[in-house]
Amino acid sequence: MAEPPRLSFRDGRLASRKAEEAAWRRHQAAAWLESMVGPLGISPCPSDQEFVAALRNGIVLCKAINKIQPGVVPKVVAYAPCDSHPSTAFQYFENIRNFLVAVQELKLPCFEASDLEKENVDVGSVGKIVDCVNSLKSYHERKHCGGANGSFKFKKSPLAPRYAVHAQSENLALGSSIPQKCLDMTVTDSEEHNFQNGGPNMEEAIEKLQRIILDCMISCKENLDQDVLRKDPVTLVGTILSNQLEKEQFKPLLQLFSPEGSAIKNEPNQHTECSNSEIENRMRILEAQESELLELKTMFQEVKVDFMSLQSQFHDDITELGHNIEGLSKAALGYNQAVKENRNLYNMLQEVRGNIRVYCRIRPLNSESISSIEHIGNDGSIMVCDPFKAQNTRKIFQFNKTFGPTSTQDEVYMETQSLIRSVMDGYNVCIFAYGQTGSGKTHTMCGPSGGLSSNNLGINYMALNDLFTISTSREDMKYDMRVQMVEIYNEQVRDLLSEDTSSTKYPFMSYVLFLLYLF
Ligand SMILES: Nc1ncnc2c1ncn2[C@@H]1O[C@H](COP(=O)(O)OP(=O)(O)OP(=O)(O)O)[C@@H](O)[C@H]1O
Repeated sequence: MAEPPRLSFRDGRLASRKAEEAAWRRHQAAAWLESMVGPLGISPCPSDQEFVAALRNGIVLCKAINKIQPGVVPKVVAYAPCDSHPSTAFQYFENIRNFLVAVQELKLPCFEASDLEKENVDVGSVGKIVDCVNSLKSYHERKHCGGANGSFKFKKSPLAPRYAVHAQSENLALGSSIPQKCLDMTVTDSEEHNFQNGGPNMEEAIEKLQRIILDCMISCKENLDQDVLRKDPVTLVGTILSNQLEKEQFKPLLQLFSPEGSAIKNEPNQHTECSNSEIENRMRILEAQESELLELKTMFQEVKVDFMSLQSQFHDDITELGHNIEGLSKAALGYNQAVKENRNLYNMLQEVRGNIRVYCRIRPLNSESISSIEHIGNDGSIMVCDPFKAQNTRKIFQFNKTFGPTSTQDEVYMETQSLIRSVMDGYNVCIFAYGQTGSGKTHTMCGPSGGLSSNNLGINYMALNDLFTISTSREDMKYDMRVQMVEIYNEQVRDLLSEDTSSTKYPFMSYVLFLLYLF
C-alpha cells in the first residue's frame, strides 16, 4: 500500500497561510456582495462550497454588477419556484454568461462559467471567482472615488497561479521566459508586463517580496546546521538572503525597488499623480461643500432673524388680541349687567303701573244703535247715560285706559305689550276679554279675520309674534312655549283646541272664576 505523501513543515505552513489568505479574500468578496445586493444567506466566512453555491445561479453577480454599471446585464433571471427545472438551469446559465460578458467589457479578470457549475469545487476555480468579485469590488470603490476609467488593476488571489508554480520554483532554470513565469508565485505574464510598464503598486511588490523571502527562509531553515545558527544567526540569515536574492528569479522584483527601475520610478509618480488628482478632487468637493455650508449658515441666520421677527410680531398680536378680548369681555359683562338692570327697572315699572289692569274698549255703534257714552276722559274715565232714563242717571266709571270706537288693534296691543314681554323674564301674565255678547271680545283678541289675515291681528297673535321675536333675539336663553285656548261661558270652561272637551279638567279655572266674580 502506497504511503501518503508527507508534507514538510515548510509546505504545511505555506498551505496554512494560503488557506487563511484565501478564506480572507472569500470573506471580503462575500461581504462586499452582501453590501451590494443584501444578505446571501451564507456564513460571514463562507467555505468554498458555500461561496460557489450562493453565486451559482448568477443572480447575485448580475445584481452586483448592475449596481456598479446599471443596465450592463439587461435581463436577470430571478428565482424560480423550482430551481431544479432544466429550463431554469439554462436561464441561470444565461445569467452567468451575461455577467461574464459584462465583466469582460469592464476589462476585469474573468472566470469560466464551468467554474461555478462544478459540484466538487476546486481551489483554483474558487480563487478565480473570488478574484473576479474582488476586482469588481475594487473597480466599484475606484469608481466611487472618481476613478475606474480605462485600465484597471486589481490584487490577484495568491492561490491559483502560485499553486502550480511554487512546487517547481526552487529547481527552475533561470533567465528564460518560461521559468520567468514560474519562478514568482505571484508574478504572471500580465503582471510582469505591468511591472515593466509601471503597473503594480509598491504595496503589491513589497507583499510579493515578503512572501518570497519568507519562503526562502523557511526553505533554508530546514537545512540549517543548528550549531552554525547558534553562533551567528544574523550573519547567517543575511548570507542566505543575499544568496537567494542573487538568483535570477528575484531580479524583476528587485528592479522594482532599485532607484533606476522604471517601474519603481514610475509608480510613485503614478501614485502621486493619482493621489494628487484625488486630493484635488477632494479639495474641490471640500471647497464646494464649505461654500454651500456658508450659504446654508447665512440662510439659517436669515431664517432665524425672520423667525425671531415673526415670533415677536406674533407675541405683540397675541398680546393685543388678549387686551381686545379682555375689553370685550368687560363690555359684555357690563352690557349683561345693564340689560339685567334694565329688565329689573322695566318689571318694577310694570308693578308700579299695577299688576292688575282693567281696560275698556268701546266698539263702534251700528246704524240702529243709540250711544250711551257721554264722555271719554284721557285718564281712563268714562261717563255713560241711559238715553231712555232721566239725566241724573249718569254714571262715571274709571279704568286704567278707555279705548274709543275709533281705536285700532295696534293701540290696544301697545298698552298690553309691556306686560306680555315680562313673561320672558319669568313673570306670570294673564290677559282676558270680558263683556256681554256682541261687545267685541273676539274682535279684540283674535282680530276680525281670526288670524287668517295679517291685517288687524288680534292681541293673541300679536303677543305670540312678539314673544317668538324676543326668544329668537335672546340666544343665551332657551324658552319652552305652549299654547292653550279656553272659553268660559255660563261658568263652564271649554277647550277651544281640543276635539273632546268633556273629559278635560282645568284646575286653574277656579282662580279665573274667582277673578270674574271680583268684577
Ligand atoms: N272695535 C270694533 N270695531 C269694529 N267692529 C267691531 C269692533 N268690536 C266688535 N265689532 C263687531 O261687532 C260684532 C260682535 O263682535 P264680537 O263677535 O267680537 O263680539 P263678542 O263679544 O265676541 O260676542 P260673543 O260673546 O257673542 O262671542 C262683530 O261683527 C264685530 O265685527
